[in-house]
Amino acid sequence: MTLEYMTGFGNDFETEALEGALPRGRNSPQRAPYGLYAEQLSGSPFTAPRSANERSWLYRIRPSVRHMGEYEPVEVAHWLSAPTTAGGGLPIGQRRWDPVAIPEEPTGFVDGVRTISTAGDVVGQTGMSAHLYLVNRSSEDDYVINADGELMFLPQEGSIRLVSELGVLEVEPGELAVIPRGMAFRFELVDGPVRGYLCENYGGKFTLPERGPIGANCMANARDFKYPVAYFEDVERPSTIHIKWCGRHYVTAIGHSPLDVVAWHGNYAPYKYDLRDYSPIGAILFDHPDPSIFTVLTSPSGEAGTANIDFVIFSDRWLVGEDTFRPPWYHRNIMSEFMGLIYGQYDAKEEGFLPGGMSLHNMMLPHGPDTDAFEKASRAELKAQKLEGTMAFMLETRLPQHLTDYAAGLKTMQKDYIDCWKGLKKRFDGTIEGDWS
Ligand SMILES: O=C(O)Cc1cc(O)ccc1O
Ligand SMILES: [Fe+2]
Repeated sequence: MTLEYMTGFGNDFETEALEGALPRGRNSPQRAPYGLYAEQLSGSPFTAPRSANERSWLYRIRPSVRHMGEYEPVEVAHWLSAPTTAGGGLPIGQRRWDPVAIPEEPTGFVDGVRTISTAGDVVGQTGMSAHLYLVNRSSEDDYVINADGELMFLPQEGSIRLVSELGVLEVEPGELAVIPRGMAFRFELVDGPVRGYLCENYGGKFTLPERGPIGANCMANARDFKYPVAYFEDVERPSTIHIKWCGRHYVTAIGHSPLDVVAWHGNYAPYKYDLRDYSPIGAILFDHPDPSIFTVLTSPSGEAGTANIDFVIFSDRWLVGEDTFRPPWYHRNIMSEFMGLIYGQYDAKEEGFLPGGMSLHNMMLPHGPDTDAFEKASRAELKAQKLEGTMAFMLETRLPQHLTDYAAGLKTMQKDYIDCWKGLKKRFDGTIEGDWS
């Protein structure tokens, strides 16, 4: 499918799938064109400051009160919400997993979501959860609305198509897509089974980070974010809408597709971004900066500089530091770090952290390069070196992340993960050079 997109992060867009469907000069004419219903979707309180105010006006075949019947509660085995503190009874610890296989049995989107960790409280609208999605069939007449937060999709294997109320996004490994809180969508496979990471953000909406002294350019540039044009279906078939609301799942049955928005305008909309468009900033003489220099999007918590979530990537870049240990330093962090690898190798862990795998370095638990990475980087000739063909990411939250029973019980959890640091031996021998034998 060749899709058309509009560009610019957070812009105020207007788009119509039929000429003249968008009312001019007003939001609510007495009768909207084509007999459409006008409806506002508010992603922020009406009174939010202008910089944070988000809403869109939708012109649709039926108002969304016609896209629902009674809501029936349903059980969903693996899509959980914060707080999940049982964690399979596992004690605290640094954790890493190999990739989880995509199931053989037919698995659609909702059943394919596997919650790995949760942070904060879904009802209090703080924190996040980190999920995998493992899906082998497209949804046909089944739609999803997540009232609990926006959803950031990070395909790792296979491309997906998100057909939403406001239009269609196709997303491949190396790209991200965000579906706003409360927006209906259908999840489709483009070509075969898919695996990906999914961040559910209960808190402040993802936005571009401040750049401070970096100035107006580099990092994620607003013009590279892509928004869909209006797309609608006039389809009358038995359909279901699955809604997740305050951590509970419900289903409602309707007789038509809810994707019936013929025209829309506003700034509350889904978007996608190619992570390879990110222009990394780094140290060009010495030292390893904090990874916040690689922040693509941030979910603010209300406290300055203290993110509900920072979404950070480690993508292709040059390392040029002189007299510098170039990989990440050993550290402990008040923020909790969930990491995934979309492709390639991560420089702090060249072995053992696989594409499709994940790791969790929780609040104040020490971590850093494994023994091999430390040995190599401590002895490497420091010529300019390009890290190529790599895309790791981190979801860093101010709140501790709790594992689910599912994550704790995964066969792919590496029981010996902490042994990756076992070989880091004592080099202190009282001499200023230390023992590098
Ligand atoms: O722990 C990690 O691998 C992520 C990370 C990378 C880095 O360059 C600096 C700090 C940090 O937490
Ligand atoms: Fe870290």
